[in-house]
Amino acid sequence: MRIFTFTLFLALSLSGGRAFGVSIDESLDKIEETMKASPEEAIAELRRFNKSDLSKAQLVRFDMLEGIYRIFQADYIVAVSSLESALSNSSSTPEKVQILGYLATVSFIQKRYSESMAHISDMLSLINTIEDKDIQRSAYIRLASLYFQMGLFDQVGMYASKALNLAPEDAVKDICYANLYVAASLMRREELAKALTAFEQTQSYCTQHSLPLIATMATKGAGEVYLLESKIALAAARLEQALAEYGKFGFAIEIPSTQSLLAKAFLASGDSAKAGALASQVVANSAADDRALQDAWLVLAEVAAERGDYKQAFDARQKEVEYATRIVDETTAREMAYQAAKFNFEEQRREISLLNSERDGYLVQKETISREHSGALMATTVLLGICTFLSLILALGLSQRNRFMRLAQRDGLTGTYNRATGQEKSENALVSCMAVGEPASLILLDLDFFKRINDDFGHATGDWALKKVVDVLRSELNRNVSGEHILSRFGGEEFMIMLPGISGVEASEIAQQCRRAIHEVDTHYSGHKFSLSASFGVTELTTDDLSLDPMIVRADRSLYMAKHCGRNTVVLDGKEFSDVLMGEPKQGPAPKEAPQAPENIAGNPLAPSVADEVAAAMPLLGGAVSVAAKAQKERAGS
Ligand SMILES: Nc1nc2c(ncn2[C@@H]2O[C@H](COP(=O)(O)OP(=O)(O)OP(=O)(O)O)[C@@H](O)[C@H]2O)c(=O)[nH]1
Repeated sequence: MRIFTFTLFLALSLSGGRAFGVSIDESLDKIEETMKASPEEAIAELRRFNKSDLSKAQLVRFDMLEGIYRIFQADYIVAVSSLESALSNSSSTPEKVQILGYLATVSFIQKRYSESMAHISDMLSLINTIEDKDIQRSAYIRLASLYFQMGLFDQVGMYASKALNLAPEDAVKDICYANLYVAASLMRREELAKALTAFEQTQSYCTQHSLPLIATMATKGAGEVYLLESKIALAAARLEQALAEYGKFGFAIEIPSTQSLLAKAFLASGDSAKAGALASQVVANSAADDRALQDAWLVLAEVAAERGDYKQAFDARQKEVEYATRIVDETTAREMAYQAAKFNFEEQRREISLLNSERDGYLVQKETISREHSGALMATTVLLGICTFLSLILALGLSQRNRFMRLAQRDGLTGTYNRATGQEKSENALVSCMAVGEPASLILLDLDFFKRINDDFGHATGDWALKKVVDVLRSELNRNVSGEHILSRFGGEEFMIMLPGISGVEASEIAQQCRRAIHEVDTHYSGHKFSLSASFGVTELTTDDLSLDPMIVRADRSLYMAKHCGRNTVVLDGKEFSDVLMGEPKQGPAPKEAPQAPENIAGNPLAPSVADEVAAAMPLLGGAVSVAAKAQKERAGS
């Protein structure tokens, strides 16, 4: 039980050959197999290779096999150099774990426990990075084996259990090894009842699965437990059985330790002869380890004392103390190495946790900054959103306001300015003209006999006519007026046009164009055929005018005159425009379908009653005409 771990370790390490399907790799696989049974044969095969023919990976395997062979040869210096070369060239984690295991074993054999622990620590850190569960399991078993050598039994149990947890049902060999280590660790921790059960179960399981050597180790373990429990007969039976099995296998390495235990059992049972004989075999065996030798010398001292050979008893006792001291020293050294490694490990862990906490702190800080950034970003986004929203609302409000303003300023039916707006805008324009001494004219026009259109064809037709008239007016104004013009609906079927910068005559010409265009409207698009015409009263700005009102009064009077001149007429400041200035014959009579204007109204000259009215207004109108004429003359001259 004391040495078997080393043997087991090598057996384990050499198990699981790799098949690469390439001839050199296949040969290396074969050499690995041969190394288990015949190291000399294996190394002879290995040396046939020319190292320069090998790939880097094959060189690693070559060095590993060389290292293993050197371990068998106890040539540890060469073994270490070959293994270290393999380790530095290997790029495979499982392979590195395997190499570190060999190095740990060599260091252990050389009693360089700190070095051994350092290799074990490296192994440990690599094992966790292996993803393949099978390889990880094998690595745990190797680790359990190494810890067993180091006498660190808690770790043995822990890693063996880890291996068992990873073992599928068919991993029989690994299960056997792992169970054996679990049982051995229980025994070393003096949990004897559990240890015995574990050894018995391992023995039975391994026998059942045709692994007799491991089953024999379990038998030996059970014998040792019985010995510790002072169940001498049972102990002797198991140990004798194990010894016989080892002999059968030629498993020499385990024989001295089994013999020493059996010798103790015989001694306890009173069979000093057998005990002495076995103990003598042990002390003569160079392969015996310290513990086997200590036990053997103890037995020999007891046997010698029983015989009364006190000199030999004393010498044997001295030997026993020597090995016991050596074991204690080694145990202490291993324990110290372990504690040092553990301290280093703890230090590393502390450093790692420090680094981790620093990293966590950094991450928290980073997260805080990123949160701040995203917070700022969110705030900016929200702010921008609010601004956009407010802008939209504002734009919407402005457009609504403009729309409402437009609606408030406009006539709903025709879209022209309404009376108030028309007057206001005209007033403003007039003030500007007065300020710079420019002329300005005002036209009032009223559709003729509009009531009859409504009455005869309905209000919809009347509306159509109103809209059509506005279209015509707009088109004529755009065509004939280059500057500003202000068209507004003055009343029901009455419209006002302010023409800044335009003289009365020019305005009357424009009015004539409008009058003609209105009269030419093809009304059948309304669904009815009727005649459309309008009467126009035009006035020009005079130097006496201080506002729009007197112009409206004058234009209205001219309009009134136009109506009484037979309608479809333009009157400029009390004079029918076509007659007075252009000599143009008056256009068209009253609408065809509309009732004809009464004779006295539609006819020309003016009917007496109307003439009276006009005459009454003449003092006012005459002034206006003279101003307009004067202005016209001035402009013509300039
Ligand atoms: N369809 C329609 N008719 C309107 C609107 N506003 C006013 N009117 C009508 O216009 C007509 C005006 O009639 P009057 O003032 O008698 O004048 P008229 O019939 O045009 O006769 P003269 O002006 O003397 O040529 C009335 O019948 C009003 O009802 C409107 O928006 N739509």
